[in-house]
Amino acid sequence: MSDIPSTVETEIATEQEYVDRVYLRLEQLRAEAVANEAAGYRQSDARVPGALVERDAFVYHAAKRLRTLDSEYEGLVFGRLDLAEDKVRYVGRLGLRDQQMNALLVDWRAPAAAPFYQATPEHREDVIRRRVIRSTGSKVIGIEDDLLDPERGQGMVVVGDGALMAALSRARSNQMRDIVATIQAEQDKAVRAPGSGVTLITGGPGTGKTAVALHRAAFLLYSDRRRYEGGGVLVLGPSAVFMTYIERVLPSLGENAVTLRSLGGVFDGVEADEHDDPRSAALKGSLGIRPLLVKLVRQPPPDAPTELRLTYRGEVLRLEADTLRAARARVHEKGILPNHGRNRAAAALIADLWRLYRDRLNEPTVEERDSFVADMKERTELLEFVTRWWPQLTPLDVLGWLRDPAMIRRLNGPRALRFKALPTVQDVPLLDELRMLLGEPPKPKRTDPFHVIDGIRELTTVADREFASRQNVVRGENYDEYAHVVVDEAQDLSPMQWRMLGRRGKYASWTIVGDPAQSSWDDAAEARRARDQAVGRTRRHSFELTTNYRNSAEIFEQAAAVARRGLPGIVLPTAVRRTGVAPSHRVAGDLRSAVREAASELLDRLEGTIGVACVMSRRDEVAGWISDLAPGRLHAVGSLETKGLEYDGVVVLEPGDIAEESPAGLRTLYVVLTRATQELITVAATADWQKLLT
Ligand SMILES: Nc1ncnc2c1ncn2[C@@H]1O[C@H](COP(=O)(O)OP(=O)(O)OP(=O)(O)O)[C@@H](O)[C@H]1O
Repeated sequence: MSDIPSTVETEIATEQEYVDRVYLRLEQLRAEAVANEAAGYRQSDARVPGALVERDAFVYHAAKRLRTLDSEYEGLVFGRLDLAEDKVRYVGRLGLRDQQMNALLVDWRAPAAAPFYQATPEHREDVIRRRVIRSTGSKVIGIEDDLLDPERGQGMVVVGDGALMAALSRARSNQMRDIVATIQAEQDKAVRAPGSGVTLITGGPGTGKTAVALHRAAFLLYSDRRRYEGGGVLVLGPSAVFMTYIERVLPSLGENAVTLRSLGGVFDGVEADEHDDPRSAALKGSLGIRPLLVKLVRQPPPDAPTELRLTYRGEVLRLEADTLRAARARVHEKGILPNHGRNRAAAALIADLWRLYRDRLNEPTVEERDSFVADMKERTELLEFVTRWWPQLTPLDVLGWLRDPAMIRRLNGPRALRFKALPTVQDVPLLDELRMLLGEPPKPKRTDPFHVIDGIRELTTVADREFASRQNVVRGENYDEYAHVVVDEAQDLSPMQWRMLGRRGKYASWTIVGDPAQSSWDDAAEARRARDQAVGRTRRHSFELTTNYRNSAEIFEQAAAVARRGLPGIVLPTAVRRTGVAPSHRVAGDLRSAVREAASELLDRLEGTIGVACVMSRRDEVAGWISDLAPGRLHAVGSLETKGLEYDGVVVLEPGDIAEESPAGLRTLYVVLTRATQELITVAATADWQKLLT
C-alpha cells in the first residue's frame, strides 16, 4: 500500500482539523456554562426568598445551556458549503461562535443553513460545492460531495458517491436516526414551513414523513423558542413501540422539551397498548358512540344504594328505588356535570324527603320546612348516603361499568361493543370524552418544579435542576394548551381520537402527517370532518413527499401492486434504491418451521433488525415460535403494530389473512409489505394470496 495519502484521506484530514476546532470550542463553552452555574449558586443570600428565585432562574438557564451543549453530538459538524468568493460555511447540529464571535458552525435550522438542503444545480443559491461530512463521535470517517456549479468549482476536489445512498443502505437499529445531514429539498420545504395554521404532509410509505415531522418540531423550537417551548410541543404516534422507535431523534437534535405520546397514552394515567377487535374498534372510534356515553354518565353507579331511610322527629322517612331514580334524573336534566352536581343531588333528596314528611303534617309552614331542610343538611347519615349515591366519578370508574354487558344492553348499545379488564387504545378517547362529560373533580394543586415549601421556591438538588431543565415546566394533568401538535400516522385516527387531540391543541398550530392509502380506518370522510373540527378553520399548507427512501425498489413494486388493488388510481412514490434482491414467496405445510427458517436466513444474511409480521390475533403465538432465535434483533409484530416501523428484513406470515382481517385489510397489508429496507419473505399455506400481486 502506498504511504501517500489519497485525495479522500487528505480531505478527511482537512475536515478533521476543523471538526477538532469546533469540539474544542464546545468544550470551552461547556466549561463556561459550568462556571456560570456555580456562580449562580453563590450569587445571592439564600435567606431572602426573592433572591432565591433570582438565583434559581440563573442556575436554571445555565443548566439548560449545559444540557444543550451536553447532548449526544454524534456528528456535530455534518455539512460544509463552499460559496462564491471563497467563502466557506459549516453546518451542524447547533450554532457556535469562536471567541471573536465569528460563526464557527451554523445551526442546521438557521436560514443560513437552508441552502445546504435546498440548493440544486438549477437553483444554486450561491453554492458551488455541498459537502456532507460523516463522523462517528468526533472522528470524521467519510465525505460525500456534490458539485453544483462545475464552472466556478473548477479545481475543487469532489469525492464520494452520494451521502444519501450511503445513509439509506446502512443497517437499521431498533431506534430511528435523525436525517439531519441528508434532508432532501422537498422534505426541507416541509420542515421549514411556517409554524402557523395547519401543515399537512402526505406521501407514500418510506417517504420520510415521520423523519420530516420530527425535524420540523426541532425547527419550530429553534425558530420561536419562547412560543413553542413555553406552550409545549406534543408529538403523537400510533403506539408505544413506535414512540420508543422515534424517541432518540429529537434529543439527537438537541431538543428535549417535547412531549411524546402514543395514542394509548394521551389520557394521563393510562398507558393502553391492547387493541379492540376490528368491529368493536370501529364502534368505539365513531362519533356514534357519544350518545351512549352521555347516557352512561347519567346512570346510577352499579354499587349505589337503592334506598334511603332517615328518621325525623320520630317519623321514619324512606325514599325507594323509583323515587331515587327520579331524583337523579331531575338533577341531570339541569345539565350540570355530574362531578359538579353533588350539592344539587343532596338538595333533590332533601326536597323528596320534605314532601314525604310534609304529607304527614296537617298544615306545614314555611318555618317548619326551613327547619327540616336545615336539619337535613347537617345530618351525617344523609351526607354519607349522598357520597355513595352520587360519588365523584373518574372516567376509569365509569368506563368500567361497561364491562358488564347488561349495562350496554340497558343503554341500547350495539352487541359487538366489548370492554376488557384494562382500557384499550380505542378506550382512551372514550375516557377523555367521559372526563368532559363528568366534569373534572376538584384538582390537586399544580406542581411547581421550583416549589419547596410555601413561599419559598428553589431548585435544591442536582436532580431537581436536571429535571427542571429537561421538563422546562411540569405540565398539569391532561394539559391542553400546547403551542404545536404533531400528529403522525394521522390517516388512522378515528373521529373520537381527533376529538381527544382537538382538546389538547385548542390553541395550537398543527403538523399533520399521513398517507391515506395506509389508512386502517374505514370511514375516511367521517374522520376528515372530525379532523377539521379538531384543528379549526386556520390556514392549511400542504406538502407532498414523492420519493420512498425505505424500501428497495424490488420490494416496493410488489407492495405497490397490493396498494393499486386496494385503491385503484392511487399515486405512489418512487423507490430510489435497487438491491437486486426480489421478495421471495414461500408456500409451506409447517408454517412454524417455515417462519423460523426464513427469519434465521434473514438474521444470517442481514445486519440490523428483522420483523415477523402476522394478523393481530396470532402475534403472541408467532412471538412464541421465534422467541429463542435472536432477542433484540428479531421481533414479532401484529399487522396494525407495524405502522411507522421499519426493519432490514421482514417475514410476513399469511399475507392473505392480513388482507381479510378487517374492512381496510388490503391497506394494512400494503403497510406490512412496505416495512423492509432490504429483504422481504412471505410464508403462507397456499399461493392463493399471490393473486393480490398481479
Ligand atoms: N433524507 C433522508 N436521508 C436519509 N434517510 C432518510 C431520508 N428521508 C427518509 N429517510 C429514511 O427513510 C426511512 C423512512 O422514513 P420515515 O419512517 O420517516 O417514512 P414515513 O414516510 O414516515 O413512512 P411510513 O409512512 O411508511 O411510516 C427512515 O429510515 C428514514 O430515516
